[in-house]
Amino acid sequence: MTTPLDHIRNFSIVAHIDHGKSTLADRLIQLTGTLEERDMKEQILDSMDIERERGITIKAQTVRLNYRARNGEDYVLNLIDTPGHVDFAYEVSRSLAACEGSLLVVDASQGVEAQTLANVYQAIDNNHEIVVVLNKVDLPAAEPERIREQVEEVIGLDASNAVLISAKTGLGVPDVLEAIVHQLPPPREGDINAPLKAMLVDSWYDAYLGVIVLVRIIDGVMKKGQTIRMMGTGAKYLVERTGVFKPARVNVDELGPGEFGFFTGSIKEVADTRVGDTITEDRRPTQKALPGFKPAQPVVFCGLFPVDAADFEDLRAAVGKLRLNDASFSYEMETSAALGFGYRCGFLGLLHLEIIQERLEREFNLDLIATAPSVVYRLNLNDGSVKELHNPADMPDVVKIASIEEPWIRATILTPDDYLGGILKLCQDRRGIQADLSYVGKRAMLTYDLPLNEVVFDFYDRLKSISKGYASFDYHLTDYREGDLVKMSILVNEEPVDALSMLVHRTAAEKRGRAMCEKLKELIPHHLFKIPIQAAIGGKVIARETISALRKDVTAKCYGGDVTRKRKLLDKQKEGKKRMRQFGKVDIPQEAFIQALKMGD
Ligand SMILES: Nc1nc2c(ncn2[C@@H]2O[C@H](COP(=O)(O)OP(=O)(O)OP(=O)(O)O)[C@@H](O)[C@H]2O)c(=O)[nH]1
Repeated sequence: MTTPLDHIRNFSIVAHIDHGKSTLADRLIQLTGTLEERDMKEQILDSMDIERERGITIKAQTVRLNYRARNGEDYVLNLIDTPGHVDFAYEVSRSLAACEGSLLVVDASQGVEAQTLANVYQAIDNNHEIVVVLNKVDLPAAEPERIREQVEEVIGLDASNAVLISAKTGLGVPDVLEAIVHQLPPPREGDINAPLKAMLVDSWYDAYLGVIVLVRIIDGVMKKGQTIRMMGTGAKYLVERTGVFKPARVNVDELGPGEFGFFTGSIKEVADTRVGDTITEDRRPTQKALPGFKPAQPVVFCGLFPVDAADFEDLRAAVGKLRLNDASFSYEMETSAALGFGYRCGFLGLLHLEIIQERLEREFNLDLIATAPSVVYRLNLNDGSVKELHNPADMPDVVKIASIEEPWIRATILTPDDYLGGILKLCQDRRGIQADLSYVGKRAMLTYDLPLNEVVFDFYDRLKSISKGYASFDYHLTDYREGDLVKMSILVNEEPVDALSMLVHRTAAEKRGRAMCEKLKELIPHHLFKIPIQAAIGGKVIARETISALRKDVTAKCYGGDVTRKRKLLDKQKEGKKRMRQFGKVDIPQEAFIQALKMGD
């Protein structure tokens, strides 16, 4: 039995980070009895370990809540969770596109903040109805009336029906459920008798079921035994199972118009499923496909190599498995003089890179080295040809190069006025060109053109720290522009480490080189001999540091007899060594490769 359209509500929760989105989601799940009390653990939706530890949501999730409203009617509420970081802005927009309404959660002690704006504008762009929820009213510092006015003034939303709650204590949360039913619209269209038309919202790989595809049904029904067709790719599959998330997977006989759910079939790879694609029934196809989304483009590339060359096969299997789950991650094989066989991988941003690296290490038990992240450069060669450079190590001889172009972005930054000076300086230091400065209430809205190369490393982290987390940041790629770029090599103990080479702007080379050498000095442990660390352009050394010789004798404090203790310590030291990679005679810890690039200005 499918649910009638007017008894379905599909919504997401949008909020500034830490305003209580996950806590509210947990309460809604609990209140609707979707989970037994004993199965509740905090922040159910942040299911991956890394998400839990980092407290961020990466992959969009969905939960079906069954709710009997005060009017006695039974409703199906689908909560579509959205990720919160700028690297995943793309996932936010596609999750929002699949539902009709949003809960805007604002911390009643903090008020509207930058990401509140960025996220709510995305919801408004998707024609969402919005319920304003003022959270944390239990806090002594909460000022719900003032914040209600602020929401009206700054965002321009009617907040007269705002729901005042404490997601922590549960106060007011039942009113949120009523507001969802009465203030958010049901799905706008949906004809159960029409040919199947469904939107592919997301897909991931499950060890037991293979690829699981999350769909939003527009028209018709989807059920076991149907042959469906992906209209974008033309691929056909037999539906083997349909179901919903509560949040655990539960099979259902069929999915009807307006509903969210999943299906599984004989789909081998996530790459076979294109997010935004229209799914229809092969036997009776719909005439018109949905508008669809443009695929997410990797913007940052880096090499991933096993610390132990013998683990390459394991890495090959692991990247293949991860890709099953994350189509925005791309890879191809690479060989490096220093690091042997590995993969050149493409990511949506630096956080995405770190997450993939961490998952490979944790879930697949691999020790990896990540090389310097790089954007895609365009080289105009003297022979008239154009070469795309994903890896600074592949840079041809400079005499062959006529010019180098790099990708530029247009960035929009919203910040309270207090931090404007610091942010202008940051943008200026990163070779930014100011395009506009205007005001949204008391907030400055800055538009800057910046080279992507200057943004991928740590721009977002810096922006957050300068603005104490208040600034929001969004960007899109605009064009390629010529730049005075040079390849900087890093030499450790007189030997170039190709994995640390990078392209930098000539004017920034010396500063970067110095910072890299200083950072590497901190990160590389002392050895029995002196180790020079140098940064060079062409043959010219532009910065140098030296690590003095020393041996840390860990057994020195075990006087005499206790052999077991001594062995334990030596084993521990060996364990520490495992995560190092030998370059010539020098051990370089794997964090050095990524940490060296994150430098304060
Ligand atoms: N006092 C109080 N604290 C709350 C309330 N709701 C959430 N919190 C706390 O605020 C912090 C952030 O809550 P989360 O639910 O993790 O916030 P979030 O918006 O999901 O954060 P991200 O997932 O990181 O974007 C946690 O420490 C919560 O315990 C509330 O109503 N009152």
